[in-house]
Amino acid sequence: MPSEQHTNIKVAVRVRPYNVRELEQKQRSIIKVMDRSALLFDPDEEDDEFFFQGAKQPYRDITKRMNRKLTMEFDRVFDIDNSNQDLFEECTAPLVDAVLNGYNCSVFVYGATGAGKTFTMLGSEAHPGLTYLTMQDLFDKIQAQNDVRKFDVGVSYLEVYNEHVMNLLTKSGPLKLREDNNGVVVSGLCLTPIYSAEELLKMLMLGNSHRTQHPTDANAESSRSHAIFQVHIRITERKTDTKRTVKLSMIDLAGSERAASTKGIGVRFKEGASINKSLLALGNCINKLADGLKHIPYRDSNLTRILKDSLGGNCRTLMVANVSMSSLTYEDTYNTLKYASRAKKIRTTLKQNVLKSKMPTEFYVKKIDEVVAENERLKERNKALEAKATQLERAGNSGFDPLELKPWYSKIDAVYAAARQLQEHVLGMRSKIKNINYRQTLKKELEEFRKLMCVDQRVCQEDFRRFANYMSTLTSQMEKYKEELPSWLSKMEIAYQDLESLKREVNKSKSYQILIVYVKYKDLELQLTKQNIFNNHVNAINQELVENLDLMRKSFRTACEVLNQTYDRLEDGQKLTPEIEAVFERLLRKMRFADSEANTKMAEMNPLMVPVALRSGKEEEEPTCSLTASAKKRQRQAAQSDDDLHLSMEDFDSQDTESDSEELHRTFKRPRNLNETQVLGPSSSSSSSSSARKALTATVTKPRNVQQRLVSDLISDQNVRGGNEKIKKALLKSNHFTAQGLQRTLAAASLAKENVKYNANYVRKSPRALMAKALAGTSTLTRKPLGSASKEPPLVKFNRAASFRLKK
Ligand SMILES: Nc1ncnc2c1ncn2[C@@H]1O[C@H](COP(=O)(O)OP(=O)(O)OP(=O)(O)O)[C@@H](O)[C@H]1O
Repeated sequence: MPSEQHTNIKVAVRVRPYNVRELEQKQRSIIKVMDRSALLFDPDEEDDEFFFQGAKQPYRDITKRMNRKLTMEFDRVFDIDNSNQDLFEECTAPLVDAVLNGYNCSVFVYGATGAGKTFTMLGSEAHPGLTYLTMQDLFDKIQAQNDVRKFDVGVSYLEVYNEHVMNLLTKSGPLKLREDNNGVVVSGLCLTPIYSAEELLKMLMLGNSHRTQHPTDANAESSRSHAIFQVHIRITERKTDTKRTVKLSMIDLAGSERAASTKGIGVRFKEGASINKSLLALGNCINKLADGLKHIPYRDSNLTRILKDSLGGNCRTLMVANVSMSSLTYEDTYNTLKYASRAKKIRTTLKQNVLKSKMPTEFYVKKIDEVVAENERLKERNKALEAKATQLERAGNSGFDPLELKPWYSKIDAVYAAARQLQEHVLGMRSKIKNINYRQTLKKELEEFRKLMCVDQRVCQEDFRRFANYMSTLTSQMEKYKEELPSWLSKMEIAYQDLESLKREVNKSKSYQILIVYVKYKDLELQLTKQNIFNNHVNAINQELVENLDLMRKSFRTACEVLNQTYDRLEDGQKLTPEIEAVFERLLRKMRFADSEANTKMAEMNPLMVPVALRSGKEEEEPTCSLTASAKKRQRQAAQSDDDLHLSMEDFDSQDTESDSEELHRTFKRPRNLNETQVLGPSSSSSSSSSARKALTATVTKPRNVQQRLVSDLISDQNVRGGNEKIKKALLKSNHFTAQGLQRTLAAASLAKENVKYNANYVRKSPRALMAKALAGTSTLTRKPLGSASKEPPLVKFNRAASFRLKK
């Protein structure tokens, strides 16, 4: 279905120069062309100085001059110096293209007699008019398209004179008008085929010679009829054999002058009246069309019937309003411009003429399918281009398209989230296994210490039974975790492989520069999660240690009380020998050392670290000679077992599968030790956390040594020889000593004491005072009375050194 377009009639005004008569009458100019589309009708005289033969004319016709000063706008205004060629190029050349594209076109010239209508439409040999120029262009274009299209051109040249329609080419008529589906048709009109513009020129001359002309006052060769030249073109597409017919009409109207200006009488008056009647009908039609009315009285005259298509039908129409600039035609010019202004408002409906063809329907079905497919393809392409344009617009400053990056971010997030979840689970399980293991070790230590202190066998057995139950519960818990761990490890392995392949994909992507930064950020996030789990683990171990040491401290306090009482009793019973005193002295010296060491460490260490009141002295001070070989072995084994509990990050995440750890390091390209991964935290934390861990490690591994030293310090050969069989038995029962080892230890302790005695700088202090200080956990010489029933006894200042020396 051909699409419809609505368009206004194009109106151009052409101003002709003065003719001789007007010059002789020294008429002034009533038109001033302002620019290409505007003119001023009846301007002020000052604006419109009139010169004749170089002299300004003072003439003033006050009767005709009303100084309307009307500015009027048209599609185009041609001034006196514009030629027919100018009009053709700007006004009718585009119509030729429209005709060849299947649109009907129409050009008509309107104006008073002598205004230049015939000059514009037909012209002369020297100045060919629009008809000739247009037809010449048409034939040129037909020639150019001859390969793809075939054109059959036929023309008719009619005149409407006194309401009679005559064929100017055959001088026959009058012809009748009738209307059918194609519009108004002139009955009996035969088209004359032509093949060139020159042929047409001859034909026009022939037709003009048949045209009714009579001289008038206004024009010596005044055309007294309306001349209608029509070109019918049948266009045949050579490829598809489709045909369509179009029509180009060029109408030279008779003068629209008033009877007064032509001064006609008799036949001429009747002729003039007839012209006026048809032009009046034309005027009516133009008015009603301009007002947008539905009923247009085309039938009022033959002229309007013939122009029906050009005015209100399927036609692209151009109206050229010819006017003289002379004030002699003041009223006619005014009327012409008024009509032209009205005509400008008329809208016509344009429809491409339908193709007619003998081609089979299948051909068109195929064609339509092709066109529809092409249309779809173009739509898709358009969509893609639009999307690309939006994308480029969005990319703007950053150079990366957020829409393209979004799916990447989601993918990276998902893969890292899965890896993090598995990592948390696996490391959490390892932490629990280590915690249980550590708790068991501590409980065993405590149990051994408790056994040493135990006097009532029945209570001892009951305690041991509870201890054994507890230990077996812990063992089964740990076994359960150990069983589950391998399957979780393999899952984590897969998650890390996914991470690796994701990184390869990222490297190949267009936006890898920005994505790599995001992946690195995610790596750090993963490391941070690991560090957090490790921190939690260390805290849990620390908690375990603090609880255990609290128990130890209580036990130690009780042991000290017993020793204190023993010392008192020995002293009271005059059984205090220098050897026994040496043992106490030695014990207290160690406490003193531990006290100062602990204070220093406490100052350095993290507040979370356990108090080191019970920490041993330097290794050299160990009474190694007091231990038997087997005791040393046991101690070594114990130390070995403690080492398993060392809390380094590497052990933390690599204990179970070394290869797994290697793989993780390679995958993440991360430092093997998380202490080195400090990107997100302050750089100093690395060393501090390292030292804190070392301190903690030491703290965790030393309690057994403390106990051993404590036990050995309680011993002296005097104690043993002096009949303190109960202590000796207890020590042997502790499994830390063999009988022979105990003897050696005693000998070594005795020797050490002797050495101390001969130290010139040595200031003796009461062992009880030092012990009291150790128990109170302060550096001043204050003590809580030992053996007191009260838990928090009042502090008493006590100079045990002085008292000791007095006693001695
Ligand atoms: N633009 C122009 N430049 C020069 N001469 C012109 C121009 N227009 C018209 N003329 C001359 O004016 C005279 C009258 O012109 P023309 O015959 O075209 O008028 P007309 O409007 O057709 O009159 P009628 O309606 O009586 O036929 C002619 O001699 C013509 O050569």
